[in-house]
Amino acid sequence: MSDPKAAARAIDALRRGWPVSVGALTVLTIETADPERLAAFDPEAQAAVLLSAGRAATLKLANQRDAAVPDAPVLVERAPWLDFATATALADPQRDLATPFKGPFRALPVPHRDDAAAALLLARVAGVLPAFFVREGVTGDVTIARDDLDAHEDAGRLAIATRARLPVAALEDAEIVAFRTPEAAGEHVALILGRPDGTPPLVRLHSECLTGDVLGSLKCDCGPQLNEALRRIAGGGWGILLYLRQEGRGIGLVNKLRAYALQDQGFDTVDANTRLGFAIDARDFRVAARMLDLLGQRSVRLLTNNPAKVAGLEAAGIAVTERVPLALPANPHNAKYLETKRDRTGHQL
Ligand SMILES: Nc1nc2c(ncn2[C@@H]2O[C@H](COP(=O)(O)OP(=O)(O)OP(=O)(O)O)[C@@H](O)[C@H]2O)c(=O)[nH]1
Ligand SMILES: [Zn+2]
Repeated sequence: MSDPKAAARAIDALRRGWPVSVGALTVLTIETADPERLAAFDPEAQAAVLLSAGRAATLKLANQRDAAVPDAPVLVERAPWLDFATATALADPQRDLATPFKGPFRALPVPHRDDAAAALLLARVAGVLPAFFVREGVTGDVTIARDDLDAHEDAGRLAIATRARLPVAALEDAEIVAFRTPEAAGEHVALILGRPDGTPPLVRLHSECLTGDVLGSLKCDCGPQLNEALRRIAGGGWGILLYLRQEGRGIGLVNKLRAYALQDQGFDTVDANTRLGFAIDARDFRVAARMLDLLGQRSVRLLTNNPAKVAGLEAAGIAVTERVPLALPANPHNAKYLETKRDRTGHQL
């Protein structure tokens, strides 16, 4: 039985820089800690540094990783010179070009690999950099098990919180439906445009993008896609826009902005995520499937260029009867991003 309070407490603790026990490992988040907390956490200065596989590859630790499990987390030995400032440089790729690595770093066998992987997952959910000091045999301020994290992320717990009429610019006859789980902070929203007419609705899964949706960022195509999706759904008679709280393809706003800073250094959207230590796309479209299910729609026409969205819905039991492309003209700031989506993440444009 999972502890419903554990994930919320652990996320809070990570963001505050408090030690958290994840299964048999106790971790101190490098991003939110400081030298004093590190000294209190690890008075003997022996705690190793836990990093993601992507980050380890950037640090040239790739050849020391377990070839059989290339995505497994990596533990870096605590050399005497590996102080808090050096650990911060290990955690944050934005400094890679400015601070040459000291090294050499040595990878250690990762004890409790599943717990290490759960710690990295927890970092993503908390929106912090996935890099930690790690100890065994001590207890953190908060304790979490993998089950608690899975329960926190379980789309099956989503329920309709409320609904109301919401006339919008695209169509006056619209209704908004809000969804939430008891634990997770993000509230997903569905905008139902028009009235069901017995045909599968035209559906758009829109992942939150504060910069594109609200500020008019030219770096991506989110804002124009959002407007065009509403226009197309309204024009077609009826359909649903799901506004999913999956900012930055699931890594959160702060980490997405870090990815943007890496893009300013020349890395593309895929490599930026990897260098930060995240999956290229951390979204889970089961959330969308659950929302459609709760709205009584098990068969949809999907507005997207992204085959992963189609596959994600179908795997979760929603039939996609048609994929409807949603491509918008490029601008000088997002042309490379759109090319990368086509060439590296399989978008069909
Ligand atoms: N991590 C990261 N996220 C980004 C970047 N640019 C945009 N995003 C996020 O990507 C998501 C937008 O993706 P979508 O437009 O929903 O989906 P898509 O995968 O491009 O597929 P389509 O349905 O074809 O548009 C939003 O959550 C944005 O915040 C980036 O460079 N890095
Ligand atoms: Zn965007």
